[in-house]
Amino acid sequence: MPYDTAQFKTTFEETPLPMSERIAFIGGGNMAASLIGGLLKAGHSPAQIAVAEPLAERSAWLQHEFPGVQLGTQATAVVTGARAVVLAVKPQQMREALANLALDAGCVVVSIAAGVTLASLRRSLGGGVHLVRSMPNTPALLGAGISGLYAEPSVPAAARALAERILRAAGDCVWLEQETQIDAVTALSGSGPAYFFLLTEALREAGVQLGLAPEVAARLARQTFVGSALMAAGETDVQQLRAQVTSKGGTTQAALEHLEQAGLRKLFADALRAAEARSRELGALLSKES
Ligand SMILES: NC(=O)C1=CN([C@@H]2O[C@H](COP(=O)(O)OP(=O)(O)OC[C@H]3O[C@@H](n4cnc5c(N)ncnc54)[C@H](O)[C@@H]3O)[C@@H](O)[C@H]2O)C=CC1
Ligand SMILES: O=C(O)[C@@H]1CCC=N1
Repeated sequence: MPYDTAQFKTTFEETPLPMSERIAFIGGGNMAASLIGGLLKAGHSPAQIAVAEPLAERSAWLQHEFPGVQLGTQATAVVTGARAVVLAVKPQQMREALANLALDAGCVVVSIAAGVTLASLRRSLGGGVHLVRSMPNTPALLGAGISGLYAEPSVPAAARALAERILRAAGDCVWLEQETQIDAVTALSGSGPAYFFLLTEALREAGVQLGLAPEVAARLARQTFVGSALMAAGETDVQQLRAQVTSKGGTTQAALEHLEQAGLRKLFADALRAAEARSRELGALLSKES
């Protein structure tokens, strides 16, 4: 690859993990693997990480990717002695994943599940544990993610710090003042990578319609996305970056005027509203079932 993916990383203060914390993941899917990969890169000992993953094929993959990490098929088998438990199952799988789960008092529970509220987690897990809700995103895989976090005011600073260290291994972190803001974070940055990928697909297709060969259009669209992302990761505000491309009376202005007139901003506002509403629905679904 002609560019270094490390350049994608947002700059953030490094907070090295203490090596002694035992962390259990419930669910070993895509997001869990991103976080585990980040923790191991940050120097966390694999022996101090455990994962509950019921799918045999996925479990074998995890074993291959992360040698030394403890694997089990059920949550109850991996949480013993865990200082932190990361809930990384789909919202619809959460109820079953938490059934009969007894956690050590003072354990920090970090849920990354879309929509699942702290109230419903409290109902399943009872008192005695510290609950943190978080929403990361898939660039976590490259250490270039961003997560929103929310903890109830009663959660002590040490518990917040541990939750943040886990998420920081995958990128930047933002603390939120209200739990409902997690639904907005889900709509913006949680689902956000898909919007940029869709945009890249659309550019690729439009390029083909203008007569470019599909592989040429794909290369142009992808590298334009990558190059623009690298520029956006710098100091200059994106609005200014946009202005720098847009010559007065030029081609970019012609395209942007079309996008603005077609209501692109409203389209995104409506799309994010739909994602936020779906996040709340997923939470309500679980609350009703529990
Ligand atoms: N994919 C994304 O872009 C993002 C997803 N999330 C959230 O992260 C969570 C996980 O998402 P993904 O990793 O994409 O899903 P995934 O489907 O890749 O991973 C979920 C894993 O949990 C396992 N599982 C199912 N039932 C289980 C149980 N009872 N005990 C233990 N493990 C169980 C599944 O076999 C699967 O491997 C979801 O709640 C999602 O809302 C958060 C941010 C971004
Ligand atoms: O689509 C979803 O529900 C999950 C949450 C954010 C990204 N993916």
